Amino acid sequence: MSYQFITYEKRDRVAVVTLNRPESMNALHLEAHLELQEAWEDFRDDPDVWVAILTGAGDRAFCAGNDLKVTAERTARGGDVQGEARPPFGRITRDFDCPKPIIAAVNGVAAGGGLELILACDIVVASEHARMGLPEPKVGLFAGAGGAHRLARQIPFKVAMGMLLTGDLIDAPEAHRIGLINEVVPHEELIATAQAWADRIIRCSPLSVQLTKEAVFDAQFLNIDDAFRKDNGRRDRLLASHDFVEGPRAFAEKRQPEWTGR
Ligand SMILES: CCCCCCCCCCCCC/C=C/C(=O)SCCNC(=O)CCNC(=O)[C@H](O)C(C)(C)COP(=O)(O)OP(=O)(O)OC[C@H]1O[C@@H](n2cnc3c(N)ncnc32)[C@H](O)[C@@H]1OP(=O)(O)O
Repeated sequence: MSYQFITYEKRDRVAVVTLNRPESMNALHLEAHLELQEAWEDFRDDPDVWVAILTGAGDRAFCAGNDLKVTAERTARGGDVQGEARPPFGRITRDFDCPKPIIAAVNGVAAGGGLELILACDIVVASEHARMGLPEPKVGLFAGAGGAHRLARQIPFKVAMGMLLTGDLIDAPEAHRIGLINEVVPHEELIATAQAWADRIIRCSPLSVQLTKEAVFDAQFLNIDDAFRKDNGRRDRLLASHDFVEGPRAFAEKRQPEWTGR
């Protein structure tokens, strides 16, 4: 599949998705978002790819969120912005809830939908000059693509409310201090660091990794009985898998496991 507003490369079990509108701070208009959704469905459904890295083209921006200039143009022309907005808002929140791990490599400013993409990722590495925030209130919107319901689950409540109600951005060291990101690195080391995280994850059983992510999400969003009930099903699936036989056998034979993900 060829894309115009993103790039999508797969190498050695890792998919690298790059938002590719650097001239617009990698802002997302509807077309870019739909390409991103298409790449995400391919990543989710490809059994040969186990981890994704999401980043932005250029050195200035990871993603500046919704493309406000396109929205203004379309609104001025009487375009159906409401209709256009509905699916992407939901998409950003839901599409990234796929069982495979996603690493965000934050190469610059992440604002609005840009930070909402990061909040939907599992591990975040940021360049030392990255900044991030949810400036929606400053442009007459609210963080409806995951920001309002994810941020306060990932950082202290009062710190989250301070960001959500002011729309202020924070820098990478502050984001790391409050636990919003895993690592801050020199800009030139960003992709290599994200790749190192991916390499560590693909040394594990992909089935175990995916079921772990599902279990964590269920524990966050389901009541405890339903979460435990689903864990029992996951445990049965693992115990019946090839990987459950291969893992202990490789350990006993002092060799690297050969995972199949089944
Ligand atoms: C909501 C309606 C949806 C409509 C249709 C469907 C869309 C599908 C996408 C799915 C979206 C999911 C929901 C997400 C919603 C949001 O993200 S709302 C919030 C939108 N983003 C913002 O409010 C951020 C606005 N930008 C800024 O605050 C700052 O620019 C910055 C990002 C903090 C960077 O500041 P700075 O480094 O000082 O650079 P600037 O000089 O401000 O900007 C450089 C140039 O880039 C342009 N630009 C920046 N942000 C955007 C943007 N979001 N859209 C378009 N263009 C942007 C800016 O205008 C500058 O351009 P030039 O003046 O031509 O140099």
